[in-house]
Amino acid sequence: MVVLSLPNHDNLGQFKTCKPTPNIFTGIPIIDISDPNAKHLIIEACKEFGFFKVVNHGVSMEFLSLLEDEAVKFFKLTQQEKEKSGPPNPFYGNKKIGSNVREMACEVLEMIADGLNIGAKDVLSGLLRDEKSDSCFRLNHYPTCPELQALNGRNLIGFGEHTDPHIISVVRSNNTSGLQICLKDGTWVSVPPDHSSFFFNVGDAFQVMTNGRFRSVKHRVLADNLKSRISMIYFGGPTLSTKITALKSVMEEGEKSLYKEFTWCEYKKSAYKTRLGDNRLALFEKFAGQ
Ligand SMILES: C=C1C[C@]23C[C@@]1(O)CC[C@H]2[C@@]12CC[C@H](O)[C@@](C)(C(=O)O1)[C@H]2[C@@H]3C(=O)O
Ligand SMILES: O=C(O)CCC(=O)C(=O)O
Ligand SMILES: [Fe+2]
Repeated sequence: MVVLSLPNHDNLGQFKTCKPTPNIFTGIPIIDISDPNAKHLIIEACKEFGFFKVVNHGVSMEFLSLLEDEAVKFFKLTQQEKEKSGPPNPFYGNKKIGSNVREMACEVLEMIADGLNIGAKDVLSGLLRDEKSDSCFRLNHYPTCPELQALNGRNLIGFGEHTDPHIISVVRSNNTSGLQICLKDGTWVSVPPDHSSFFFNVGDAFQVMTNGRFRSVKHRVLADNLKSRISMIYFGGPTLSTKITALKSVMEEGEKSLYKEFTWCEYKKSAYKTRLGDNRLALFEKFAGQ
C-alpha cells in the first residue's frame, strides 16, 4: 500500500474503508503440533474456520526476530534501493523459500492426510515438496495511517478481502493487529496478533480437493493508526500441471464433485483475470445457479 499524499474529503474515494469491527476473536483454534490429537483439531479448524494458529512449531523466536529485522530494513529502503534486490519473481513474491517454513507446512499437511485417512502420508505434502511446486513467499508492509483512520470513524483497509488461491498459506506477522477473518455467518472478526506463532489458512485449491469440506477462508487486513504491520506469507501451491480435483478418499459413496476439474495453471490464469475480492471458484462450480 503506497500513500502518496494525504487525502482530503474529495479524494477519499480512492481508499477502501470498512465499518469498525470491535470483535477481537478469542475462538481461533490453537494447535500444539506435538499434541497427539492435533490432526483431528486441525481438520475441525479447517472445516469450521479455514484458519488456525500453530504453536510449539520449533522455529526459534530468535530466528523469527532476525527475519523480521531484515524485513524492517528492507521496507525502510528507498524504492530505488529496493529495486536493486531484483524484480519480484513472481511479480508479487519470491520463489526463494526457506525450508523451515515449507517443512512446517508439510508436517501439518501430513497430519491432515493422516486424519482424513487419505492413504499415503505425502499425498498433500508431496505437492509442496515437488521442486517444481508453484509456491511463493511474500512480505507485506502496512505503514501506519493515523490521518486516514480518523476520517468518519471508519477503518482503512490495508489488504482487501479475498481468499488465497493456493492450497495452504502460512502467515507470520509482527505483533501488530490488523488481520481479520470472515466467519461462516459472515461476521468479520479480528485475529489477535501473536508474533511467536504461525497462522495457517486454507486456500481455494484445498477447498476443491476436499470437495467443500474445508473452507477457503475470506480474510483482509486493516491498517493500524499507531503501529505498522509486517507480515511474511508462504503460499504453498502444487506444480502448474497438477489437477485440482476432489480427493477420492475424502468423498462419500456416490458423492458428486462440486467443481469442474482444472489444473493449477488454469486456475491461476483465471484468477489473474479477476479482481482481488471476486469469488474466483464460482467459475468452476458445477452446480452454480441451480
Ligand atoms: C487480483 C489478484 C491479486 C492476487 C492475484 C489475483 O488475480 C487474485 C488473487 C490475489 C492473491 C490473493 C492471495 C495472495 O495475496 C496473492 C499473492 C495470490 O497469489 O493471489 C494475491 C495476488 C496478488 O496480490 O498479486
Ligand atoms: O498481511 C497479512 O497478514 C495477510 C496478507 C494476505 O492475506 C495475503 O498476502 O494474501
Ligand atoms: Fe491472503
